[in-house]
Amino acid sequence: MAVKKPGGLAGIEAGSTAISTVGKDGRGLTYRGYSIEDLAEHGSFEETAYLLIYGKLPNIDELTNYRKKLGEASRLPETLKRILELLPADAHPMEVLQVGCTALGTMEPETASRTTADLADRLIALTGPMLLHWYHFHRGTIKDIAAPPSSKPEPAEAAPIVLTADTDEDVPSESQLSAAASQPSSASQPSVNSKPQQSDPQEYDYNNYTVAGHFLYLLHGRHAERLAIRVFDVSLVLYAEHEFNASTFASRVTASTLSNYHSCIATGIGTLRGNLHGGANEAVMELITSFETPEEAEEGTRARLAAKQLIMGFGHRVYTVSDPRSDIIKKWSETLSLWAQDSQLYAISEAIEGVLRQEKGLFPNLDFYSASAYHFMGVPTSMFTPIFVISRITGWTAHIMEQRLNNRLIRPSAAYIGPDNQAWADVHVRF
Ligand SMILES: CC(=O)SCCNC(=O)CCNC(=O)[C@H](O)C(C)(C)COP(=O)(O)OP(=O)(O)OC[C@H]1O[C@@H](n2cnc3c(N)ncnc32)[C@H](O)[C@@H]1OP(=O)(O)O
Ligand SMILES: O=C([O-])CC(=O)C(=O)O
Repeated sequence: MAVKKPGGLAGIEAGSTAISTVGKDGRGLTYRGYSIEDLAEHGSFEETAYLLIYGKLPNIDELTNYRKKLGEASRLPETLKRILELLPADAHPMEVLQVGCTALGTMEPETASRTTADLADRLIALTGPMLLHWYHFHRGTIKDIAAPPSSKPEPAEAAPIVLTADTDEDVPSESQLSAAASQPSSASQPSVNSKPQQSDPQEYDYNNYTVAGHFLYLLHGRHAERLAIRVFDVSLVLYAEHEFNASTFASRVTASTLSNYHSCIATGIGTLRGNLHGGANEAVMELITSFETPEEAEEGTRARLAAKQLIMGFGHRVYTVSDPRSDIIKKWSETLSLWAQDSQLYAISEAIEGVLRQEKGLFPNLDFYSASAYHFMGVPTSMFTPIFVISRITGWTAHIMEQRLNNRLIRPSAAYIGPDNQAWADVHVRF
């Protein structure tokens, strides 16, 4: 087992929270007392978001109304579209989200009549549309996908498993998956960074709105397969909240100065972007696609470790035994790899995991298998960390609210290690 170094506030209790527990017994995770396993298996992202923001699981009426509220909130204001269109095509997607979030704050600021929960719901619903509007605008693909089509759309091309965006059906069985895996591939199969088709979009069915289904619909210009929606939804549940991680802590620091809601979230986005935190899921994708075979991956990983390089998607500040979210997303990544008829990527990922366990006693964190899962759904790599944002807005919001309820400015002390007793020198005589 790797030894933890001092510094970085490691092991310091920097406050208290009633929102989640991380790493009890080295491995567990709960949101408001509910295990991550239950939430990911039985719940949905909307239920998780409601739990975090409103403090309880919604009943059926509350959930229906909540989905309706999010669906209605998911239409981009025209001014925001114009602002996003002005951003460069090669801007970093996380900066696009920071700008979008801050711009929204100027148009719909926090007021007494707009609660923090309202602002959060609006942002959860709009983050995907903001990103995808900017993305499609610059690629010249699917001009304004959220607008109703002018004529009746053609039915979508058949997928290996034809699934609808209905929310009540079960995901495909293992036998369906094996059958699908033996079929020849079709044009609608997931392929990373494939150019979205220039097509007359289907009208989105807002009666069945889910954050996951809406994102994939806006990305691909058609309703996604049920399996993809399910796994995307699970990933949002897993990414939603994680106690005093760096981006949440940064948001709480901003909240503690009595700053406004959108500034707290923009702080979180900026902090999440780095490769040691949320940015790791994109770095993982670069790593696993740099290898052609599992054998090459094993050899290459050993070489990187020998060169003292970090392997992205491994290790964790708090978990010491395992990251429970990784076990969940790993299973889904394996299922998706069958569905996408992947012959190498999942095996390459497992080969890397084997080396890290053997050589360093390190386990994968949530970011490692999330990368291949998103890839199999046809999500471009540059959107992996922005998707993390959509989900983590819920956790950030819960913490901003908690901080505000019992606020004291967060301002620690530092041990001074610089020089003392410096003699003043005039500007003209300084070296
Ligand atoms: C959703 C999330 O944000 S999860 C985190 C995503 N980030 C990553 O996956 C980036 C890769 N991982 C890391 O850099 C680290 O494990 C972190 C940042 C997650 C945690 O950092 P820390 O708690 O400071 O771990 P720390 O640096 O003390 O690690 C202890 C030892 O394990 C090694 N180690 C930790 N993670 C890794 C890794 N991913 N690859 C190789 N070695 C590693 C360290 O180099 C260190 O060894 P050393 O003492 O010989 O220098
Ligand atoms: O807790 C952390 O340090 C990082 C993490 O896993 C998360 O934010 O989900």
